[in-house]
Amino acid sequence: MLVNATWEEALEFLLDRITPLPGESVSLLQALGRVVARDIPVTRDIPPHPQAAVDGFAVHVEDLGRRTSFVVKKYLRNGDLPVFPLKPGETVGVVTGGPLPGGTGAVIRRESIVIDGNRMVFTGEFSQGSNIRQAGEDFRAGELLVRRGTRLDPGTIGVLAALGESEVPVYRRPRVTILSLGREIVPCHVKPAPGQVRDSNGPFLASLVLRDGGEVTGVEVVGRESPAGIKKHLEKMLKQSDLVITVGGTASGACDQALQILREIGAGVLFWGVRIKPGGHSGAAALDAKPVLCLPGNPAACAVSYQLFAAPVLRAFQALNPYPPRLPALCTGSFPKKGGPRRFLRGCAVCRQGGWEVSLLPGQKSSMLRSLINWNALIDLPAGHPPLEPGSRVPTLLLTPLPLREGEPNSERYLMQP
Ligand SMILES: Nc1nc2c(c(=O)[nH]1)N[C@H]1C(S)=C(S)[C@@H](COP(=O)(O)OP(=O)(O)OC[C@H]3O[C@@H](n4cnc5c(N)ncnc54)[C@H](O)[C@@H]3O)O[C@H]1N2
Ligand code: MOO
Repeated sequence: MLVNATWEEALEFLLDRITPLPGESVSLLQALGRVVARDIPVTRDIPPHPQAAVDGFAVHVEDLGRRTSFVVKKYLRNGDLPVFPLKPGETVGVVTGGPLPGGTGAVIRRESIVIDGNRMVFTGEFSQGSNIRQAGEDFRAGELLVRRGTRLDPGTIGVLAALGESEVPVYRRPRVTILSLGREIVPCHVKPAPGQVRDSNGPFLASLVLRDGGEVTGVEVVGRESPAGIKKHLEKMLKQSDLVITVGGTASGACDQALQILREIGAGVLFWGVRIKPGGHSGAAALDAKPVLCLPGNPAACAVSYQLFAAPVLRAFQALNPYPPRLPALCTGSFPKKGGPRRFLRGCAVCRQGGWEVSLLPGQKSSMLRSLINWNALIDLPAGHPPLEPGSRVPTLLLTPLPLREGEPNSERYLMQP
């Protein structure tokens, strides 16, 4: 067991035990944001055959630049197939996206011609291939459409639909249970008696789990149960989950029982205590190869610890790059405290013309909820840091998923955004 490790040491130790979850097949309508479980090739050309790019008239390749008057053989409508190939001197009325008769060299747009009885007259110029969409000009059969480990975006879902893939193989969502251990905690719908506190961490963490691609198996408050009852509950929830997160009871007070419970259920403790603030009272264990993460009860400490440990585990379960993107940002706020352990401040990062800027959110005490609103970045200050002045460049972790292909290098892409 690692004691008082660095964040990196503790996280590595934890991630070494996480492997991607099994794959499953989901319908395209359920696929947004899911992570593809195998490479998917393009299975056919898009478009599958040459098509008209405009409503107009198909003319024979040998007539290009040679003829101005054509016999109209047929008017095709949407969904019609051309039955006969074109002959020189003939034309067929075609529609945008419709297939072209064999022998077509160009399509002349409807607005550029005159109809005279059964003849189409055109006096302008046209060249080979004009107003024709070539087969495979959008996608070619055999090329790689989407690589394993990519989060599905709407565009890729559209292409899969065009290819007739109504289902897509994705990694199963990680199932996560959140258990609050504090004796004073009551579920948020319960009116707290004096001395009791509503469970805000449970719903907050559940929302983060959903945003990170997980499925919430339970949000429960178990602190009033006996130690044997909590133990039983934890064992049951571990069976139904891929990850159990406990909240509270991580420090050294009379009721701080997280570590004791882990030992009682026979879990192997991986680390306990990390040299960071807030979130220093974080721990992790494994039971039957399933991880249990113990987060401190103070809301901001709990939130930071989630981002530093739980979010990477959820990404690793889905075969994504577990590490949050890290980039230098210009800090617009100040923080007077200095020294002490490595500190993670809650911030809001935006990309401006000159690069990334991060503002400090109000309410930086670990007991406060305020800094969790509009929170999308962690400023990473090294141990023993001086007071933070406005205009300093600070290493910053980005927390919200951005539309990039996972597994690509972390920072450069972000810096290049407009
Ligand atoms: N003697 C010491 N006391 C404390 C230390 C220490 O090192 N020595 N560390 C402080 C720090 S830092 C933190 S963080 C907390 C860690 O606390 P625990 O994980 O043991 O959590 P609790 O004591 O159960 O609760 C702390 C705080 O958080 C509130 N809480 C807990 N669960 C929830 C919840 N689900 N929703 C909302 N709020 C919750 C709880 O009411 C307390 O106010 O320890 C410090 N003390
Ligand atoms: O170290 Mo506590 O875990 O800062 O807020």
